[in-house]
Amino acid sequence: MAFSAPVSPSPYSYKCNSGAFTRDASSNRKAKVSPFSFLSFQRPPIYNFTSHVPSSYPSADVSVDESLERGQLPKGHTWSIHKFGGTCVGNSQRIGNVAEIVIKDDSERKLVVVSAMSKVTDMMYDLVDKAQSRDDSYVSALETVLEKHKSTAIDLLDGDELASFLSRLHYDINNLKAMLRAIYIGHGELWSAHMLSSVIRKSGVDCTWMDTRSVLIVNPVSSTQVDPDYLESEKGLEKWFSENSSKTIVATGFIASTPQNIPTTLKRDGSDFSAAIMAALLRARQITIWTDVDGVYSADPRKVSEAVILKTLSYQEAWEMSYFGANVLHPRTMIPVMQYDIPIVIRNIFNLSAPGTIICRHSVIENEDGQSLESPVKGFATIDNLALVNVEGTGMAGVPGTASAIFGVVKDVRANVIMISQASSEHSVCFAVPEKEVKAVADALEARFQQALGAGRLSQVAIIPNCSILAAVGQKMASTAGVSATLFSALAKANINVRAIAQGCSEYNITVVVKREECVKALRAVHSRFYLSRTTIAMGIIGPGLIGSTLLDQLRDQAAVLKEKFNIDLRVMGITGSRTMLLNETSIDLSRWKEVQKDKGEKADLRKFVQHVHGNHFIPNTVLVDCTADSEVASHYYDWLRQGIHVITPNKKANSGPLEQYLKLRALQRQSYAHYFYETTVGAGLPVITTLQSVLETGDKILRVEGIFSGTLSFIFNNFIGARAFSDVVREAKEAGYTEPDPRDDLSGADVARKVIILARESGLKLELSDIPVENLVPGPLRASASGEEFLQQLPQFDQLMAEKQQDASEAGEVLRYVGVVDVVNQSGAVELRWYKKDHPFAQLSGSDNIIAFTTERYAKQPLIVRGPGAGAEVTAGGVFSDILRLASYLGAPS
Ligand SMILES: NC(=O)C1=CN([C@@H]2O[C@H](COP(=O)(O)OP(=O)(O)OC[C@H]3O[C@@H](n4cnc5c(N)ncnc54)[C@H](O)[C@@H]3O)[C@@H](O)[C@H]2O)C=CC1
Ligand SMILES: N[C@@H](CC=O)C(=O)O
Ligand code: NA
Repeated sequence: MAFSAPVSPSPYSYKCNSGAFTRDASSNRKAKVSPFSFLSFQRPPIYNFTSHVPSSYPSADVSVDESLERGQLPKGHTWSIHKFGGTCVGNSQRIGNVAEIVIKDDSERKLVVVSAMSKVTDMMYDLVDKAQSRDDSYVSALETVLEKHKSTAIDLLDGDELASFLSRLHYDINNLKAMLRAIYIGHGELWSAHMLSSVIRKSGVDCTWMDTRSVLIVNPVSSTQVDPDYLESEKGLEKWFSENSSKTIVATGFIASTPQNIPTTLKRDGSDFSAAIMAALLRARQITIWTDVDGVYSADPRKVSEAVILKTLSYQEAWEMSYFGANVLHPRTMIPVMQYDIPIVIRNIFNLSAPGTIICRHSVIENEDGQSLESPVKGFATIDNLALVNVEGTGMAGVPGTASAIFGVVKDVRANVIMISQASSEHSVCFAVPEKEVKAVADALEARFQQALGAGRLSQVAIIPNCSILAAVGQKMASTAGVSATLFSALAKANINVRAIAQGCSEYNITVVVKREECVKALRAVHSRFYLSRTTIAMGIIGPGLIGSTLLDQLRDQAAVLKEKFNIDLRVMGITGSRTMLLNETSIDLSRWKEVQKDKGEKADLRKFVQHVHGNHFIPNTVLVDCTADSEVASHYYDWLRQGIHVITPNKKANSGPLEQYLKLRALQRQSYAHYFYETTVGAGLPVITTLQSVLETGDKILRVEGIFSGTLSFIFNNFIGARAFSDVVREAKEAGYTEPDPRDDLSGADVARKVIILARESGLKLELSDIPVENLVPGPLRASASGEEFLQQLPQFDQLMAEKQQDASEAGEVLRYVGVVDVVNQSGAVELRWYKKDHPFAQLSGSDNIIAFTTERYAKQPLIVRGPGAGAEVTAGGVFSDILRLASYLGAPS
């Protein structure tokens, strides 16, 4: 399988430190398909930059050849360093990919740090464990290690390269058998470095592998840490370069030697550290850490599904994030490269189209106008399983040494203080420690301050268990006003109680302590506050019938454009019919909601549905879109608006229902900041309601509204001509999607009467539906038919009756039209079948056209006319969609 993974051109420019820092345009070149790779890819983007290099390191200005001539290290910007972890070299295909990446990096000099193939280090540890515990299965386990490398090599190599590698492998394995206790150090790295260099060499590139035990010198400082000896390592490198001239080098990660020449490892994060030390020693221009994620996330994506990949991080931000457990480089790894301002790029070897995260000294992403495109808060991280200790008492104020005494005790019990907070009143000192250490801390504090507690100078040493820390990290927080206000208001909105707060004056982070069980909720709340657009709207669609499902299709097709162009982020969190509903925590995939509903749909429950759509505290706005024709659903609008939920609907039931309820609903709408839009209840997508409202709002007075308000009846009378049977035309209207769910609602005039009432009330009349006289076109005997379908089946019996009415009008040179009238002057309304001359505008319609004439004080001589298709799935759903966008623009979306 081959696919190409283009590196998408970035609309941003990167700035690193004082110099311009832009993506090399050549990185967008198309790559050739490799014979041994399942991927075709481009070489990794190389970031050109001008960085601040301390003047005491002149080597960056010395040309490589010059320095070689002088027998020095070939340092400088010609070097590009790569590091590939165990998963990157996990099998022959992947080693092939890695080789391709190295080959395609057109830097003059390249140094590649590799880890052992994935699982090999664990296998080696396991061998040692087995051997130590006298379990002789280590012999077969060693065979597995041998086989893994052998088969990989056979896949990748041939001829002399293969023979040479296998001979080395067998030699090593034989040695290992004899000295199993010592072997775990680094053989995996030696083998993968050897193999990869051979693979690269196979393509004609001069490549040598480096056993870093002969180069990197480190001093052990603890069982988990070593300090590189840069001077000695530089000498080691110089010696190595005096013996090797290759410009492409594959170096073993993780392993090094002590000054006494004893092989050792770089402990945790070893290979990253190897790459960083090499980058510093060589003053490389960039280091790429290849891994299996797209970069550094703004929050743990397992907890926050909205988490995004950060484009840039400063070294300090990366430090802070990693302190709080984010999957970034270990701070120790960054120290060597920070010294020389070498950018670190974190990239996904399995997704070459992702540009990754760049970590450098001071990074900002700006648009063309120089405005920052990033949130002042870059990321959020949490630490669980903590307890707060609060030492409190009036006797602490102004007594020097109290804090020192407290933390002296904490140190004595070797507890790890994660954060400290002390109010300036000095009445209390509060700090967080790991839950498992808190008992020892509390006991020791009580013992130490027994006297002060007894004398009442200290009132208590209190423990608050089950806490978590939530930290917001970002360099720009310091210079941006209102960041903490925003953070705390997001927490307040999500009803999270903050137990303690700490903010270092560097302001790289703001730390809050919350209850452990609320931590994920808190994390999501703050993340969405900083990362979601203000016009992110959680939507619940009720009634996915003809209009509802057409709306869902339109949303599916348009959502990306809206997000991209207008920053409007519409998320359908739930869809409910009358029997089943589908809910999703983030948003439903609208390209397959029907299948998913079949599989994962649950029993419909409107209360639960609304709670789900509105109940997540992370999306700032909620709208319920009622696409049913159900009065029961409409009866909930009042409650929804009261909860701050916006309501949009084509359902006429609320606005044409009992007057009292209608007035209550509209009064609430005016008082609240929740919006209620219903443009499609009259004339579908035609701007009927908004036209009437703007006429009134601008001070005009409505005198009369008259028109053809039924798409169905318009269609029927436009097409009920010649010898056509009335019942056939009615069925056609139903099939075209013009009718109500039960077509008798159209033929009875009920639908038109509802529209007349809606417009009458909108014009200020206080009328009930029963005040409107209606001419019912449903033949008497069919009014009691059990269903709309049964009615349609029986309708042909009455074709003759309708044909006669039609003929009467036709003989008089006129046509039949079903019209509605709102007479504002006389405070009345009517719905009736009328005859019109063939040249009357009402006789000129076609299809499902509606025509609505507004006579007002300003439009007194000639009415204002709105005309066009007034029913049908696309136009109606489009009208509902347009109400949704109106809502977004009321909420602040750009226009
Ligand atoms: N068809 C058109 O041209 C226009 C329709 N409308 C209005 O749009 C609304 C929908 O019409 P259609 O899509 O044509 O009808 P439809 O019958 O195709 O769809 C209605 C859907 O609502 C569901 N439903 C009914 N009661 C429900 C409940 N309590 N909870 C959840 N779901 C429920 C039904 O199962 C059905 O899927 C109606 O109010 C209609 O008056 C408005 C303007 C034009
Ligand atoms: N059934 C209605 C649909 C629009 O409200 C009509 O025919 O006009
Ligand atoms: Na309309």
